Amino acid sequence: MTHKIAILGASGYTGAELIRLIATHPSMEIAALGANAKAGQSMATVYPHLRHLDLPDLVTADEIDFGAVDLCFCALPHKTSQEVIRELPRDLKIVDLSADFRLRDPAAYEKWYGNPHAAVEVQKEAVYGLTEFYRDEIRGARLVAGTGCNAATGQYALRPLISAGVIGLDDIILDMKCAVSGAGRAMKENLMHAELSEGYNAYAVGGTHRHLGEFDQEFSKLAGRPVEVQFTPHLMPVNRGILATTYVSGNPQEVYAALSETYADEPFLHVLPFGETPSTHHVRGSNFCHIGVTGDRKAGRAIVVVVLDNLTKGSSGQALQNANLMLGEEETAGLTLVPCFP
Ligand SMILES: NC(=O)C1=CN([C@@H]2O[C@H](COP(=O)(O)OP(=O)(O)OC[C@H]3O[C@@H](n4cnc5c(N)ncnc54)[C@H](OP(=O)(O)O)[C@@H]3O)[C@@H](O)[C@H]2O)C=CC1
Ligand SMILES: CC(=O)N[C@@H](CCC(=O)OP(=O)(O)O)C(=O)O
Repeated sequence: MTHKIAILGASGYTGAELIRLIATHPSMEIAALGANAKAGQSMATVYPHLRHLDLPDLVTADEIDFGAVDLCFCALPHKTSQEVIRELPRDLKIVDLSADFRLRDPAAYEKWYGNPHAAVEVQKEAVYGLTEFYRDEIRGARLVAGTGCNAATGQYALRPLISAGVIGLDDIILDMKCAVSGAGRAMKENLMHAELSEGYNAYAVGGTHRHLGEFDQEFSKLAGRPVEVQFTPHLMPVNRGILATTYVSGNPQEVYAALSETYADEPFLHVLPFGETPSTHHVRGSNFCHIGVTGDRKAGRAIVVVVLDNLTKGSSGQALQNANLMLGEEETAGLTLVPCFP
């Protein structure tokens, strides 16, 4: 059976990445591509690297017949996404890539995003989209909320350690380096080549990044008590990739055992031999996530380094993995691309 797919926000980076992945999917066909300012244009005009694919032109959402669609990916800016999804048919399967449906508590959403949620009833249906930890709920979900790309990276390092009780919960440090494509395609001054290249800066310093809402929600739920990690993201002058260096108190061998046991059967999560550290080069353009564990010269401290591609495992690859589950397909379909190296 071939599933008809719509992508809203197809002219953005994650939208284009979804098209790249779906192009090799054995049972998905792109029925409609939505955009805003670029509606009316062809995908070949907006993204010449997709020129060889036979794709519909970009249209506005109100031109799409959602009755003829089996699943819709929403790759829209947060806030816009909730306003759009609110108006879509209530029986349409949706994978949302934005931040709008990740936080279960409307007050937490307002705290981190600065505005009241405009679709609280729809939010109640949403399942958090970190595939490896919510598989069963995702299979039966109508609406799945894709995670933040930084939020996914940090959780792959820490969830097994919190669950296994092998680390201290009050001194976790998450130091994250994020590629510029994480900010999307819209032009911003600090993302211009002259201001970005050859430089490196921290942002959202002092515990202000909105992905802390996701960390708080998920880690506190796992631990059964409030957990607040220290998290600082840094903007890397590279196109794709996230690297998180996580500092925890605990026995490094126990940390290693918890991670390697939890992920032993996961198709996309690979724990490296103890002491090896991963590189963003080794996962680029793929749905893989590599995890390295080492001890520190300070006794009782461990370091966990995680890499993934923000546009693949951090957003569109995760979204496709979840869509496969929702549609009853093989979870890995369309996702077995080998990383692009060097
Ligand atoms: N980039 C990343 O690594 C990650 C992104 N995300 C999230 O995924 C979502 C998409 O991100 P990304 O692809 O990077 O963003 P982009 O800025 O690259 O793309 C945004 C898309 O949304 C469309 N759009 C903007 N405003 C409207 C509107 N008012 N109505 C309809 N469509 C609109 C744009 O259309 P047009 O160009 O035609 O105006 C474009 O297609 C965001 O919520 C982002 O936070 C999540 C994880 C990682
Ligand atoms: C480099 C950069 O700006 N990265 C983005 C993360 C992208 C992401 O995951 O965004 P959403 O949570 O909005 O979906 C950031 O840190 O805000």
